[in-house]
Parts: sequence; C-alpha cells; structure tokens
Amino acid sequence: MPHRLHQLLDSLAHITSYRDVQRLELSLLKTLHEILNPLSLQLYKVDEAYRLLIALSYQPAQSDVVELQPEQAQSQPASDLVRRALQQGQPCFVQAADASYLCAFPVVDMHDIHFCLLIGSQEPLVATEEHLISSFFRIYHNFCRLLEDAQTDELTGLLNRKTFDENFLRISQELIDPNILADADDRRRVLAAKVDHHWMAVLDIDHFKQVNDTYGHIFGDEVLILISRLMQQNFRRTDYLYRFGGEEFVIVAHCGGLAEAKKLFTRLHRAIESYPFPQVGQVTASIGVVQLTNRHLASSLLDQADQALYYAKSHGRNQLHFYQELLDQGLMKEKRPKTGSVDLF
Ligand SMILES: Nc1nc2c(ncn2[C@@H]2O[C@H](COP(=O)(O)OP(=O)(O)OP(=O)(O)O)[C@@H](O)[C@H]2O)c(=O)[nH]1
Repeated sequence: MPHRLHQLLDSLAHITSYRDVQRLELSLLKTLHEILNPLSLQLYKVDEAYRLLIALSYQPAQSDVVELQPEQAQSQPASDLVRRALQQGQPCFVQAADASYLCAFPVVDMHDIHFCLLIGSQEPLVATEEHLISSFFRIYHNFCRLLEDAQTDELTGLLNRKTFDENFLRISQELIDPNILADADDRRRVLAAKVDHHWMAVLDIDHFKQVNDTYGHIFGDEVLILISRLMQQNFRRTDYLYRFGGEEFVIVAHCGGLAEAKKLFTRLHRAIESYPFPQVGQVTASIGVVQLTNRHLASSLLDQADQALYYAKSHGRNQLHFYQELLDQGLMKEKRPKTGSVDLF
C-alpha cells in the first residue's frame, strides 16, 4: 500500500477514535496540516448572517489551536475571503504581496453554522488537495452527527447524563494523571490545563414544578431551552455543559482561582434571574460549586457540589454557594469519605 494511503488511514483511525467534538476538530486540523503542510491553517465558524462565531488557528509547534481575537479574525483580506467563499459555495483565493496564497475553502454546515477553512500556502491548492479536504470534512460531519445523537440531550442540545457518566471520570482522571494519555500532544495539553483550574457546578431550577403546573409543559420546556442557551452564552465552547435530567444541569468549566470562578458562575446566576422568560416571567436557579482537585474522586466531587446546592435550596433558593466556603464558614460539615466503594457514577 502506498505510504500516503497508510498515512490517510492512520489519520482517519485517529480522528474517529475521539468521542469529543473539540478533540475531533483539533485532530482534523492536525491531520490536514500534516498532509498539506501549509504556511497557516485556520478554521472559521460563522452564523447564517456571516457573523463571526469563532476562528481557530492551528499551531503546529504546540499541536494545538488558539482562538483568534475578533480583530485578528476580522482583519482583511481573511474575513472578506471567508465570506466570499461561503456565499459562492466554492473555494476563493487571493495572492498576498509576498506572492503567497490565501485560500478560503467552505467545508461543512452544521446547525446553521458555516465552517470555512482558511489556508495560507506558497502555491494555490490543487484539485486533489481540495478533494481530500472536502472528504475529510464529510467524514468529520458524519462522525459529529453520530456523536451528537448519542451524546446530547434532545430538548436542549446540551451533553446528556450518559455522556457525563462516560466522560467525566475519564476527564478528571486525565487531569489528575495526564500520563495515562497515550497521545503525547494530548498529555501536553492536559498538563497545561491544571486540574485545580476546573470547577464543577450543579444547577437546579427553583420551583420548576410550579412552572409546569401553572403554565404547562410547553412553557416548562421553553424555560429549559432558554436556560441552556444562557449557559452556552456564559461559558466557553471548551467548557462542558450537561443536562443531567429534569431541571438539573451540570457545568464543568475551566477558569483560574476562586475569584474568577465566582465571577463566572455569578454572571450565569444573574443572567437567569434577570431573563424575561416568555409568559412565565422570572425564573431562578440554585447552584452549588466545587473546585476539582486531585485529592478527591469524581463521584465525591459531584456529591460535594450537590451538598452546596442542597444548602442553597434549603436556605431560600436562588443562591450560589461554593462548597469549600460553606465548610470554611462552618455552615456545613465535611462528610466522611465512603470507604470500600467503587468510584463509578
Ligand atoms: N417541562 C418539563 N418538565 C420537566 C422535564 N423533566 C422534568 N420536569 C419536571 O420538573 C419538575 C421538578 O420538580 P421538583 O423535583 O419537585 O423540583 P422543583 O419544583 O424545581 O422544586 P425545587 O427544586 O425544590 O426548587 C417536575 O414537575 C417534573 O415533571 C422536562 O423535560 N420538561
């Protein structure tokens, strides 16, 4: 078998081994970089009105992506070229002053999001390269849809409880001991992420039964959808947002220390409280938060966030509490850790 075919099959096996859309995307960019060896490689995502949602730039030295600042992503000629390629539905290119080429290559559309690859190269792309890129993105698209069907909650589009059960244990184990990761690039990225810069929150809508009983299930569902949107607006795409079932949600977010986490979760708490829910009016939520540490097992972290949530529920609701603060202030006692139990959700 020719070497190039081996390389392609290996890349495909690598890409489809991921069960996580962001890693899948990174792996796809890494593969395309290896195959095309371009001067630069960026992935633009824009909405239906061609407004920029996010632009990721692949960094070969770190085998990672960085998010471009909006002013960088919207600079000329890149943003014009992306828009033109998406509008025309075909690759467009410009030649820069240094004679290199910039090619915008519309790839897939998913959930009203247009994906466009921006490739800087010495030579214009040839037809076989264009074909290869679109084939890879078709595989990516199909695989994402399969993953989404299995991993997301149908009503809100957030990750479902099953995914939490499957992923969280793995993610927390990787954060605690990155050496268990087979891929060196993954290890490096996880080491840089730092376990104690992650926070887990359990959020439960207050008196949701009353919402259903007073306005009916359709309006109840609308509240669940709108709260999920507020969560998506208030967290990064790299954070993990789950609907745990009913009116309970779990967030695993990457942010620095306590002050930053407080700002982040307070912002969501206020956004819910002040949102004018159609027909229903005001809806509030109680939130319990815990910092991830490598001293605690995944299941006990969830239990601690739950205890902080329970404290909020039993002290008037519409409150945000951090587990460690409740302990430090003597408002709650630490439960003795269970012994001999298997740490699975
Ligand atoms: N509309 C809608 N309601 C749901 C869904 N899943 C669960 N529920 C309802 O959510 C309500 C949850 O009620 P409770 O567990 O008593 O909690 P609560 O009324 O929010 O009270 P507190 O949590 O103590 O503030 C129940 O009435 C469930 O029927 C759903 O997918 N859609």
